[in-house]
Amino acid sequence: MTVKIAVAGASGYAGGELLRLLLTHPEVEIGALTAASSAGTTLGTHQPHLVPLAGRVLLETNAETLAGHDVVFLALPHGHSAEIAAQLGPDVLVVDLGADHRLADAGDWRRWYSGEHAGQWPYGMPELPGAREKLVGTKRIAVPGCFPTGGSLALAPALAAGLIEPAVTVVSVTGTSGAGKSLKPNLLGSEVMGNASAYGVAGAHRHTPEFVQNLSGAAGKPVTVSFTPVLAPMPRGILTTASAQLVGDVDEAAARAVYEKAYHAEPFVQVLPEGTWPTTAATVGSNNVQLQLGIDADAGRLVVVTSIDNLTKGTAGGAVQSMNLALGFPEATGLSTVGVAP
Ligand SMILES: NC(=O)C1=CN([C@@H]2O[C@H](COP(=O)(O)OP(=O)(O)OC[C@H]3O[C@@H](n4cnc5c(N)ncnc54)[C@H](OP(=O)(O)O)[C@@H]3O)[C@@H](O)[C@H]2O)C=CC1
Ligand SMILES: CC(=O)N[C@@H](CCC(=O)OP(=O)(O)O)C(=O)O
Repeated sequence: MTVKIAVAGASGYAGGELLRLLLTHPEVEIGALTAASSAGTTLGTHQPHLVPLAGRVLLETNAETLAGHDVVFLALPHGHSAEIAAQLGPDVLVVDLGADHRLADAGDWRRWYSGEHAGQWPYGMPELPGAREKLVGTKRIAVPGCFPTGGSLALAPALAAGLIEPAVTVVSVTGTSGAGKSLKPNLLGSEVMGNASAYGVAGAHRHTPEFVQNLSGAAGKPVTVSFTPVLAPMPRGILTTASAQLVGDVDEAAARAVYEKAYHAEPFVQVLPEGTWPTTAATVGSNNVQLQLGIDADAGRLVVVTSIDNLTKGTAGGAVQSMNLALGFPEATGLSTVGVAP
């Protein structure tokens, strides 16, 4: 069965990565490509690496241009998905790469974003406990934020197994493409090159409630999360270091057994061999999450490091993986575990 798909936000980073993956997906026919200020220009102007689609003209983003497709991906800025999704009809699979439908709590939405809460959709992180079942057959998918992808998968197994206290610290070093294409003062070349800078510090980043939702769900009780992102001079990748106080005596073998049990059947999560630590370079271009853990015995803490490509597993790859589940395709269709190195 071939499905016809449309991508709204095709001129952006997330839309471009989505199209890179969909071009090799055997069950997909690529239909309408839409944008905002870029409408009327060709895709090749914005995404010169997507050669087979270079001559396609970008349409305006509205219900008419997105009509007549089996699947519509919305890679739009926050707050723009709900109105369009409501006009697409219940039989269309709508995959939202923005934040609009990630959070369950309307108060959290109002606090961290703004405007009306559009309601929660099944969450596109199949590796979280209970998430995969909700994606099978669904017509609406909320794709996770990039930081909550690497950070939640780092700690969910330990919380679910009761290995650590429900108070965790997460620090993520990120590449610049996470911020999208639009120009921002902290993303000017001379600010980014040769520099690393923390932002959204001390509980100020809007991914905090998404972390709390995911990890509290895994733990079965409230979890507090202190999250700090750090911008680094690289285009892609997120390296996350997550840690928490151990509950009682836990040795490394016991902790490793918990993670291996949680992830041994997951196609895109690799618990690395002992002594090998994740790097961003090793996951660029793949849909992988590479993970390593250690016990800091003196501090009594579990430390977990993960690496993802923010644009692949952190956005577009996660979206395709969830689409596959929703439509009944093998979960890994169109996705690669092979990265690009060096
Ligand atoms: N970059 C990343 O690593 C991640 C991104 N995401 C999410 O994906 C979504 C897209 O992000 P990203 O690709 O990085 O952003 P970009 O800024 O790179 O692209 C934004 C896209 O949306 C279009 N657009 C802008 N405003 C409107 C509007 N009012 N109506 C319709 N289309 C509009 C733009 O079109 P035009 O070119 O014409 O302006 C462009 O195609 C966001 O919600 C983001 O949070 C999620 C996880 C990770
Ligand atoms: C470097 C950088 O700015 N990163 C972005 C990550 C956003 C993202 O990827 O996720 P959303 O879909 O939730 O926006 C940020 O910190 O806001």
